[in-house]
Order: sequence, then structure tokens, then C-alpha cells
Amino acid sequence: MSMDRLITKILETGNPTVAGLDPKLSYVPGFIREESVKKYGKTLEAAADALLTFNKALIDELCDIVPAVKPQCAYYEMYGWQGVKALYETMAYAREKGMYVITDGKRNDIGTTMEAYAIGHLGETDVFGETQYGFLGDCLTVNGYLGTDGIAPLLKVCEACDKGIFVLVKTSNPSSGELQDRMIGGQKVYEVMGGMCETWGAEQIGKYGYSSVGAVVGATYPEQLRELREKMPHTFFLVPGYGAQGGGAKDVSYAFDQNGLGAIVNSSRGIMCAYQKEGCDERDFAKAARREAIRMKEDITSVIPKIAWNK
Ligand SMILES: O=C(O)c1cc(=O)[nH]c(=O)n1[C@@H]1O[C@H](COP(=O)(O)O)[C@@H](O)[C@H]1O
Repeated sequence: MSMDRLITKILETGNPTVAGLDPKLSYVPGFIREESVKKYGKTLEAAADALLTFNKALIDELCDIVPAVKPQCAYYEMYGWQGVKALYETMAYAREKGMYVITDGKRNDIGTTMEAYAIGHLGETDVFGETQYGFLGDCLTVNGYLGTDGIAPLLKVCEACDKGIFVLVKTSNPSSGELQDRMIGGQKVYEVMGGMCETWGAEQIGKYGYSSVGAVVGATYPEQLRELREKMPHTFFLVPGYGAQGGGAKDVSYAFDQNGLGAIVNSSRGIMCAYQKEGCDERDFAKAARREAIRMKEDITSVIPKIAWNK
């Protein structure tokens, strides 16, 4: 089970966090950008080369202490097909280094189109009678607000290829309540979506009690995290919003169960741009990311039960 693999990696590293790889060129140290421009000129190739060099150095420093990475597709698509190639190569490199890869695509569409997304990101694509993997993610973030038609194709692929999904339930952004907090039939919209996640995952529950259908719940809404943790006992949470968006350790602590499992907390800018915040030599960017990842791990593990780690 895909979520079992993620939880096993979390237990191995003692670290329930994921490093978001959302690189903009302005986050990449100048010496890397200059090298890429020297090789390829001021082109999309150079941008993609700089992103990949940046990501690989971060992965090298993080792979033994952080269980997973979460590249967000938009930051690569921004640089055209060359950027998408850098996304693929980043994912391949992280896998090679033993990390669990969450593709942050927030995909959704109707049935047949969703099937194509599911196959492309998580499954095997038929190529002239032979099957090959398109992308190399272990898990994909998806939007479930089109209903079961948009999720069913993913469930099939998750089961067949041992993959998982994280469905948007209560997102971290300031305006998420405009729709997600509305009442329908006596429940908030996000509660209804949470219930749908439990139903979608019911047939695919792994050895730790969590299904291959996870949920995204933002660190910026601790009350909702607490409420949803109780109502969604079989759903593993991806919790973005720690650090740069203002979420802290106490806020994310509500996402965890009584054993200290049940969630993985993301930080993207906080880790990638740690060197800018520290004001250290830019050549030290990957070590600064490592320092921040260790600080984040200690910050979060200091406020959650660690029963699972001691078993
Ligand atoms: O699905 C997500 O990962 C996600 C959902 C959400 O509700 N809020 C949210 O910030 N994210 C993503 O989490 C990352 C947050 O980045 P930082 O704010 O830089 O740590 C970005 O990749 C966002 O796209």
C-alpha cells in the first residue's frame, strides 16, 4: 500500500514532514543561475537546468532525514516543456535517493480525462502495446470537488499500481472558507468532502489503518484539523501551510493521531529559501535547507505523541 510506504519512511526517519520543491528562479542561488546561463544562454533550457541543479543539491542534503518531497507542477510548467523535463528528472532523482514522491498537481476532470491524468501521473501508459510509466510519483494531489466520477479512475490506478492520492478537503489559503465552510445539509462543505474521502478509501486500508486516499487540510486552520482528525480516522493528512503561511507546530499537532501518526507536514519556501532567511553564503544553500528541515522536525515532533516511533 502506497500510504504504508510513506508511513514506513516517516517512522524510519522519525520525521513526519515533507520538503516542497517549488523552485522559482529567484530562489535559486546566483552562482547556479550563472552556470546554467553560461551553458544554455538566457533560455528555458537554462532555467530548467538551474532548477534541476538546485533540486538535486537539496535532495542530496535532505534524503537521509526527510521522508518525502512534494514538487508542485506549476513551478515547472512555468518553464515550458523544458521545465516539465526538470520535474520528471527531479522526481526520478528523489526516487533514486529513496524518497517518497508526492506530485502536487491538484488534478481533476471528468471520468475519461481523469483516467488519463491518473495513468499519466500514477499508472502505466500503454505505448504501442507495451506499458511504461509516464511520471514517477507515488502519490498525487487531486481536487475532488467534481465528485466520484473524478476520483473513481484514480482509485483503480491506486489499487493496480500501489499508489495514493491526497484530496483537497480544507485548503490553507485565506479564502478557502468562501465555499468550503458553507453549510449543506447540516454540514460544512469540507466535512462532506472529508466523509467522501473516508468512503473512497474504505476498500484500500493499509497495515497502519490509513487508506490510499489521503486528504489535504491546511495548517492555517487548526480547529478544522482537530475536528477532521476525529471524523476521518482512516484518512492520512497532507498538511501544507507550516512556516511561510504562518502555521506553527501547535497548529499542526492536531493533525496527528494518538500514536503520533496520521499526517505529514509540508514546508516549501521555508526549506528552499532557508539560506536567504539565514543570510548565509548562498553556496551554503543546501546545508541551510538541511538545518531548517532538522529544526522543523524537532519543532513538530516536540509537540506530538511519539508512541509509533517507540514501537
Ligand atoms: O496541495 C497542497 O500541497 C496545498 C494545498 C493547500 O491547501 N495549500 C498549499 O499551500 N498547498 C501547497 O503547499 C505548498 C506550500 O508552500 P509554502 O507555503 O512555500 O510552504 C505549495 O506547493 C502549495 O501549492
